[in-house]
Parts: sequence; structure tokens; C-alpha cells
Amino acid sequence: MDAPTTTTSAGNGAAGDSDGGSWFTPRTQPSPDRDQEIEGNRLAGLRPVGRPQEPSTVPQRTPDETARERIPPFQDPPSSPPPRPAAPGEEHGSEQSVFEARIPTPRAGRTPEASPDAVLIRRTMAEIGPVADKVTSYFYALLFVQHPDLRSLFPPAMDAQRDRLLKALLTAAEHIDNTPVLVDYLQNLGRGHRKYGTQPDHYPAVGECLIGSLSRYAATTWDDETEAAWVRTYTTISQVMIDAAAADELRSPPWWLAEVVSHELRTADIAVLTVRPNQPYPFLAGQYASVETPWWPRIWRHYSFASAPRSDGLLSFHVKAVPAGWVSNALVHRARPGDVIRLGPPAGAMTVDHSTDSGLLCLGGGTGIAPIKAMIEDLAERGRHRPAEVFYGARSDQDLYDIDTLLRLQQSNSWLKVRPVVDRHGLLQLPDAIREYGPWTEYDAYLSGPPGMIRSGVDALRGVGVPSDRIRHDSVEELVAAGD
Ligand SMILES: NC(=O)C1=CN([C@@H]2O[C@H](COP(=O)(O)OP(=O)(O)OC[C@H]3O[C@@H](n4cnc5c(N)ncnc54)[C@H](O)[C@@H]3O)[C@@H](O)[C@H]2O)C=CC1
Repeated sequence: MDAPTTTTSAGNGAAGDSDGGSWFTPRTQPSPDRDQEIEGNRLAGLRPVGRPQEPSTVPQRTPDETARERIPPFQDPPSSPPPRPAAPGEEHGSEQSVFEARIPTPRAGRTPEASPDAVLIRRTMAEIGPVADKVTSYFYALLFVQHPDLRSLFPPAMDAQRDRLLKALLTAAEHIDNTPVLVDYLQNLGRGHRKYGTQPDHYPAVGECLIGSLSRYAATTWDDETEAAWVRTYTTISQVMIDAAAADELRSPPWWLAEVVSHELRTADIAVLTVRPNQPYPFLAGQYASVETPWWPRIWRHYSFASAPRSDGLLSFHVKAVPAGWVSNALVHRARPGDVIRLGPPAGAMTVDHSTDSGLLCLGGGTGIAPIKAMIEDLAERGRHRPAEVFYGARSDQDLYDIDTLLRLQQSNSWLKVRPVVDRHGLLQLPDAIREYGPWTEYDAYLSGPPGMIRSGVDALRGVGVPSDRIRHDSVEELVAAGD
């Protein structure tokens, strides 16, 4: 399952397609027998094109610069809106592919002018919106019938994961004008897809089926111009992903194997697992990884690292078994020392900004405390004496399964204050607790927990005057939510 080797960044062959255009060659004229063509094969003209070496006089560009050039510049700099709450997932973040980028929405009253392609794409999106389920079913049916070899890249049982690829593509397309954020998102998506065994030549197949499905369900507005806009957009999207995967191949494996070295049941349904990766696993405190168990092949779920990077290389996760959570139940009730799981690459931008001395206001709800604890350990290890206040919310005293660890950290670090907040009478008091303390004007806020907590926590923080750009949380699935 090697990652692509054919594409690299500009300066060594990536930029400058042979025709000076895109990776795909869009058909601009309808073919005479268009009506007879099988849906999904309509873009048989989509093909990877050769990529000659650039002349040595061309200054070397980084993969990032190349990727950003592929996407037209946003007409208006992205604003800093309130972070959108994460959408519900059945397990932490569930497996949202590698969604983590935040697509800023334009500031109220200042609508940036959309590019012509973006206008056409949004028109298609508006038409397929009411029949999104049908588009999804048709897209996957097409993909697996036309390209049965791709079926093995997806889980045997296509549950909620099923529509994630399509959603990711559609959401990215819809935000094609928003260069800075989209590039990060797509690069992450490309890197994250290495663990599925995605190869560059899979992209045209997906592109054909995407266009086949869209043209069928957006038939009223679909025309050659629209098709050309989608082909250009998909070409850009896929090329950024392919290049990011190729660059990543030079420095990281597509996945890591990790042996469970300890498994501690802290409550009837919460386990703390410690694993040893088979090779060094670099990550930052606050990030998360996708995890696959041997019992549910190709089903990946996200879990945050519950400790800062350790000198012995071990990683830990807090997992709560949730109803119908295949992976979480396996990890809590089945996994034992000696079992081997797979880890995807680290992802997530909810990390500590070490360039400032601002305080940290952290809200952790349930197992959402895991990345918060990792960030506090990170601060402690760096010897940075920044004020940090942790509000740890749980439904009962018993559910404060990691309070001892946090209290120990508090004992040895005078700058840290830990405040357990247990729901009383079914009332969720975590956001109320923030209002009771403060002021928080000199603090950066970090939230981690269930989507409802993130939502009300963000509201509460903004209510007490914490500016949106100082509020951070995992934005897993934000793009998907934005595309809904
Ligand atoms: N395991 C991990 O590594 C991570 C898990 N998460 C997420 O954290 C969540 C943890 O689930 P549980 O432990 O079952 O938490 P839970 O549902 O028991 O909630 C924990 C606490 O969060 C607060 N809370 C919950 N809903 C709220 C709302 N609507 N408004 C205000 N406060 C609210 C309350 O204080 C509650 O006691 C999951 O959604 C998981 O996806 C997030 C990051 C990391």
C-alpha cells in the first residue's frame, strides 16, 4: 500500500502539466452519443497527464506554495469567525476522514465576490441539496460498479463513513475560493488518505463518478460550462491531495502499528489505553489520531492523545464505549495488552501556542479531558509558568475518571488550577462555571468534549468577552457540517 511516487512538489516535476493546464482534460464539446453514454463514464476523457521536469531556472517552490497557486485566491481575506461547533459523531470525532480544517465563513455584511467556477459549483450544490442522499447512494454505486477494485479501500459495512468522501469533496469544492484554509484542509486530507491505500490513479475514477452523479441529479442546471467548472475544481482538489500525499511519503509511513501495552478500565465504559508504536510517532499535545482495530478492519475513529509526547515513545488514549460504537466498544471491552492496532498520522490544530505567555482556560467534558491533560503536561514539561485553569466537566463524580491525574499535576505546578464540575440534577454546569470565575481577558480558551458542550462553551466564552480568535477546539467534521 505504497503512497504515490509519481508526483512531487514543484521544482522537481510537480508543477507545469504537459498542456499547461490541469490534471484532467475536461470535455468542452458534448459528444454526439452523449445520451447513450453510461453514467459515470461520461468523463472518460479525464486522465492523468504527464508532468515534465521544470527547467532548472525556475525557482524552487515549496509544496505549499505550489498548492496555493493551484487554487484561485480568495477575493477577501478570510475572517476570524466564531469557530463552528463540531458536528455530532458517534465516537470521538468518529472517523471524519481527516477533516480538521476550519472553513471561515465571510464576515456578515461583506460577501466576497465568488469566482465564476464557485458560482457554478454553488448552483449545482443548491440543486442537489434536497436529494443529497440519492446523490450519495448513486455516487458509491457508480464507483463500486465501475471500479470494483476501489471497493476494498472502503469499510466492509458502509455505515456513516459512507458519505464522508463525497461530503469532503463537495465541501472542498464549495469553498474553492478560500485558498489558505482549503489548502491546509486538502493537504491534510491527502496525507490522511494514504492509510486507506489511495493512489493517484484512483482520483480520476472518483472524479468520473462525482461528475456522473452530479450531472444526473443537478440536471436542470447542468451544462458544459458547469461540467468544465467541476472538472477544473476537482482537478485542483485532487492535485493538492496527491502532491501532499507524495510529499508526506518522503517523511512518514502511511500508518503506524501500535501494540497495546496497558489497558485500564477506569469506569464500566471508559478505558485508558497505552500503546507502543512500531516506529517513532511525532505529534503535538492536543492533536489526535485515527485508530483502526483488528476487529473492525478499515473502520477508523479519532482519539486524542491523552499525554504529551513521552521520552519512551508510548502513546495513550481515553476511550468511552458508546452505544453502537464499534471501535470504541472493541477498544474498551475487547482490547488487551499484546493486541495491535493501526494509527493514522497525527492531525488537529488545537495545540498550545508557545509563542505567547497568555493564560490557558481549558474546558474538558467527559473523555474530552484527554487532549487538555496532554496540553497541561506539555506546559509542565516545558517549564512555562503560564496560568492555566482547567474546568473538568462530568455527569457524576465517578465519571471524573482522570481527576486524580489532574490533581497531581495541580499539586506539582503552582500555575495550574483544576476545577471539577459535576452536573447537578441533570443541569450542565460547565459553561456556567466559566462565568463564575475570571476575568478571562488575558486567556486563550481551549475546549474539548461533546459537540453540545463545545457549542455552549463557545457561547459562554464569547459572552464573557473572550474573542473568537482566542477560542480553540477540534474542528473535526466542521467542513462536513459546513457542507450540509
Ligand atoms: N476520547 C477522546 O480522545 C476525546 C473525546 N472527545 C469527545 O468528548 C465527548 C465525551 O463524551 P462523554 O464522556 O460521554 O461526555 P458526556 O456526554 O458525559 O459530557 C461530559 C460533560 O460535558 C458537559 N456537557 C455535555 N453536554 C453539554 C452541553 N450540551 N452543554 C454544556 N455542557 C455539556 C457536561 O459537563 C458533561 O458532564 C465525546 O463527544 C467525544 O467525541 C473530544 C476530544 C477527545
